Amino acid sequence: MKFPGQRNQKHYFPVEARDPETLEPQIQPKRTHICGIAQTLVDIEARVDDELITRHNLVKGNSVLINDDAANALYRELKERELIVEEHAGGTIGNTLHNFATLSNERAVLFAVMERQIEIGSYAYKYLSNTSSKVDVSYLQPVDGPIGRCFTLITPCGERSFAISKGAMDKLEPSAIRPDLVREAGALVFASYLMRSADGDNIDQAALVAMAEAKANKVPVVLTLGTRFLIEQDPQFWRDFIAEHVTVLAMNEEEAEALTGHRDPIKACEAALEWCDLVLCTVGPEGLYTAGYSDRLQLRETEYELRNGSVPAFNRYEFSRPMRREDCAEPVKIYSHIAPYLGGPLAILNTNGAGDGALAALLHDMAANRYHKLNVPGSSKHAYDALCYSSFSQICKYANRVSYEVLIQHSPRLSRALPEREDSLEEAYWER
Ligand SMILES: Nc1ncnc2c1ncn2[C@@H]1O[C@H](COP(=O)(O)OP(=O)(O)OP(=O)(O)O)[C@@H](O)[C@H]1O
Ligand SMILES: Nc1nc2c(ncn2[C@@H]2O[C@H](CO)[C@@H](O)[C@H]2O)c(=O)[nH]1
Repeated sequence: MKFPGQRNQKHYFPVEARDPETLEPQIQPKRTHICGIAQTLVDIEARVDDELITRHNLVKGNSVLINDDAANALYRELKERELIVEEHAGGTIGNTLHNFATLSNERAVLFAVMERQIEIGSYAYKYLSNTSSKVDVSYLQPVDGPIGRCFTLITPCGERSFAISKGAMDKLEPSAIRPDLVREAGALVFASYLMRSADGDNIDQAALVAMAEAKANKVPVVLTLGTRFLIEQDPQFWRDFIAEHVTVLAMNEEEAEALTGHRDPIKACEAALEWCDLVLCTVGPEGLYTAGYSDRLQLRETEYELRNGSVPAFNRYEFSRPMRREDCAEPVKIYSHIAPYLGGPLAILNTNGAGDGALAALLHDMAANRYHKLNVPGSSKHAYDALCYSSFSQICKYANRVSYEVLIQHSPRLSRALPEREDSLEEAYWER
């Protein structure tokens, strides 16, 4: 529950003297939302040894599609040996939309399938009851088969490997996409996993329809690269795909290397910026990077120490706000990095979904920009077209902080927003 809190002392008189930057409290603010295209998956999390991974023909660190027989054999063994730790709603985009909604308290429209008849206690039931009420499930497409299961197998080294029993998760049809909602969205988000759907499954076609609608209406298209193995199979396909459709790209350092050939994250971000406008690259225990463009006229110098990497003084302009390259008269590439929040948690329960958490924070910042623009169009903030509300540096801090929160819990889905006291994240840093 939110408490009434303190009230503003200061009022403006005459009314023309009022601050144009403040939101009108009397007027119902215009809302904004984001849309996502998801494969409906429940995560079945189990602690296993390497031998089990090999014996079931899985690949460590990868997300592998398995058939029904293999899924039944795996499930039976996990059950019999009592290796299952938790079962919770999952799926990269399902997690991201849930976390976005939890952080922002704004609407996230989920385009996905759902079982037509749901039994209490079933996986479909678990999925819906683990999903934030701010995730709009009104447009789910009913299907006759079960939703997908994602066996999330954690080996002693902390690595997680996925085995996907897809069920009907890829049966989304293009007709389930609501163009009116995509057109008005602050972002459209989807994962590279969609593109491995089999013949006869149309979720990839549904995504293409939604992307075309987004592009035609200048809605940012956000792609997260699911696993490096998928990208490695055909990096050129993904480079072309990103160049054609994608505004914002989220990936970890392994996916970045598979896509660009660069192991160094700054080099990989630099290469990816030839195909898209903004990059979020997470690097596990080394923190994360944001990289993108700003117009030379809008550059803001950092107040932090300059840092050298493969690009000298790479963070010089990290206080600038990300822009689309096409919106810059003179685009300048900008990079920012942050080490894990407080050095990372003392005990990591599970790294599963830490990257999804970081992306949710970035989406929150993008949606906040749209919300502010809709409600305070005259603000100096919107004298130029930016993709985000905050600077590269601030987005790094926020994304990192959200990842930390995911690391200290089992589920990849946040159970609450960040603490109110951290409205200024800076304070939390210094207070420790
Ligand atoms: N071992 C760790 N110690 C400290 N922080 C970590 C660690 N692992 C991850 N993080 C934090 O979580 C963020 C995201 O992690 P990571 O790069 O592992 O994401 P990912 O591989 O995309 O994960 P997933 O695919 O499961 O969502 C990092 O940028 C960092 O802030
Ligand atoms: N959509 C989707 N999510 C996956 C796949 N494999 C693993 N994940 C999800 O990745 C999440 C962690 O990033 C987990 O919650 C898994 O459910 C896949 O093939 N498709």
